[in-house]
Amino acid sequence: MNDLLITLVAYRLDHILLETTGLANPAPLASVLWLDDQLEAAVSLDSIITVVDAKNLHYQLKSHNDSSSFPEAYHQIAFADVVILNKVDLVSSENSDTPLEDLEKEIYNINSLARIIRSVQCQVDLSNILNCRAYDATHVTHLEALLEENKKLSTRDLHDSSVRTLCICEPKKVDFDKVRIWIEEIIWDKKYGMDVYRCKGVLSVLNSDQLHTLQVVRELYEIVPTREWKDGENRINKIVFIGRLLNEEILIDSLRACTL
Ligand SMILES: Nc1nc2c(ncn2[C@@H]2O[C@H](COP(=O)(O)OP(=O)(O)OP(=O)(O)O)[C@@H](O)[C@H]2O)c(=O)[nH]1
Repeated sequence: MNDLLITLVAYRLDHILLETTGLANPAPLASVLWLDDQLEAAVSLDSIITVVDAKNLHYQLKSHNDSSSFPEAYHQIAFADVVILNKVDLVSSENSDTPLEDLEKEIYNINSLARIIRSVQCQVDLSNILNCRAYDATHVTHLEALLEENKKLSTRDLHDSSVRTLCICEPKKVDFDKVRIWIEEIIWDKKYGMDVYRCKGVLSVLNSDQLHTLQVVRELYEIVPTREWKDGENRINKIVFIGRLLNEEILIDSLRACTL
C-alpha cells in the first residue's frame, strides 16, 4: 500500500480516492494513513467517505442488532467524516416506513460528527467531499463548528452496546500530562472497558493560552496546540467520542480528575 502511494505521488495528483471493498472496516486504513500524515508523508488523509444505501440501511443495521454478529455497516458509519446517503429516490415519505429524516437520525446516533449528503446515483458536488481536512489539527474552525453542533447531543436512551456518539464538557482547565495519561488509559489500557473508535475535541489546558485539539483514531492519538484563545471566548473542554460501551458518567468524572 505504501509503495502504491509513493508511486502515485510521483504523478503529482491532487487527490487519491481509495475505494475499499464493500465489507472493509476502514479503521486499519485510517490509522495507517493518519500515522503517515503525522510523520509528514507526501500524502495526507483528507477524510473518510461512506456511501450508504438509503433503501437498505435500516434493515441492515436492524438485522444485525438482532443477531450476535457485529455489522461492518456500523464501523463504516462510525469512521466516516462524510456519509453519502445514496438512492434517496427509492425512499420517499409516502411509501416507506423509514423516511429520510429517520435514516439521518440513525446515522447521527452512530456518528454525529459526520456530514450527511443525500444523493441519487452518487451525484455529489466534489467540493463537498474533497479538501475536508478532517484529520488536520490546524483546521480548528471546522473542528469547533462540529463540536458546537454536538453540544446539545444526547444519546443516553440508546443501548450501551450499540455504536454511538457521546459529547462531554468540562469548564475547568485540564492538566496536559494528566489528560495524556487519561486518554492512554482509555484507548490503550481499556481501563474502563470502553471501545473508542474515534474522538475529537478541544481542550483548555492549564498554564497555556493556546486552544489544544485532541484527536483519536483507534489506538492513535494527538493533542496539539492550535491557536490562542480569543478574548471573551468560552474556554472549555469539549470532547466527542464515537464508539461502543461508552459510559458518560465515567468519562465526565475521569476527565474532571484531570483538572485537579
Ligand atoms: N434508483 C437508484 N438506483 C441506483 C442509485 N445508485 C445506484 N443505483 C443502481 O443500483 C444498482 C447497484 O448499484 P450499487 O448499489 O451502486 O452497487 P455496487 O456499487 O456494485 O455495490 P457495492 O458492492 O456495495 O460496491 C445499479 O443498477 C445502479 O444503477 C440511485 O441513487 N438510485
